[in-house]
Amino acid sequence: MTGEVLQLRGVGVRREGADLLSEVTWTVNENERWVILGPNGAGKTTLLQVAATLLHPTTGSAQILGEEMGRTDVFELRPRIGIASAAVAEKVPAGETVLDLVLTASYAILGRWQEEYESTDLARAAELLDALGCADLIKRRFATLSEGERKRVQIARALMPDPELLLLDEPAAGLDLGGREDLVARLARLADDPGAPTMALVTHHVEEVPDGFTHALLLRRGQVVAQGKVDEVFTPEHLSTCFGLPLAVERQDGRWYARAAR
Ligand SMILES: Nc1ncnc2c1ncn2[C@@H]1O[C@H](COP(=O)(O)OP(=O)(O)OP(=O)(O)O)[C@@H](O)[C@H]1O
Repeated sequence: MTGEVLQLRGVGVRREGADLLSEVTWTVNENERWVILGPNGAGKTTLLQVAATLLHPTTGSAQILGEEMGRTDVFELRPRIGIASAAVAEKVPAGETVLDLVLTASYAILGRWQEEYESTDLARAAELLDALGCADLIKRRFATLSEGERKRVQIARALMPDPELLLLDEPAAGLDLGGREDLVARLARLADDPGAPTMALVTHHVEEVPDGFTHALLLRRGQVVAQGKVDEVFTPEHLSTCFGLPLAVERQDGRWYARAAR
């Protein structure tokens, strides 16, 4: 399939006199799995927020799931997009249970109110939590979970509406080594699933890129350094420019590793 899920043309985001993104042109086609990589402050989260329709570009145009931003009702579009990010997690109401946090994704809302859910919704939420190794957390309050548990529950929530586009903002941040490896393996299995949505994942580390991710976009200071197929983008030249220091890069058993060049 070659349908365009996301098409940004010359996108810029300006806040308080600063260019968070400049001239970003990026096309994501159906079934592609993208990783967005860059140093702190590069604009990765800003780019993901634009893709999630949570932030409107200051300049340029954004077409998301075939709809032109500024000419469409984003509230209709949002349930078609799954997002897991710290910005969303911060807004979870204190008493919200894991089950309700996952269920409410069907309406792209945070905080269960008086919405009706069918038994099929409950079954799907339980199934997703189980698939992410969180079955035993279903009745817990989200606020009481560990960082690793939160990350996995957020991915279950992001998958709940059976989204056409799945956006994951630093899913492995704050996880210990075992937690990171477990998550990277789960994401590799998801990437390998032909029924899984088109994906974009933000990270600082090439080591966190799951096997099966097909494309990469490197950002530095709000600008695209390189984009395209992972093998062509993850070169020492591109990664060194992106992170601002000479880097050596290698690939082993489907995983990438980078370190300062000696
Ligand atoms: N409202 C704002 N006004 C001014 N600058 C902002 C605003 N919001 C974000 N920024 C700046 O924009 C830059 C990009 O932020 P963003 O969160 O997108 O980067 P990031 O690549 O996700 O960073 P990190 O890896 O540290 O999470 C940062 O330098 C940040 O300080």
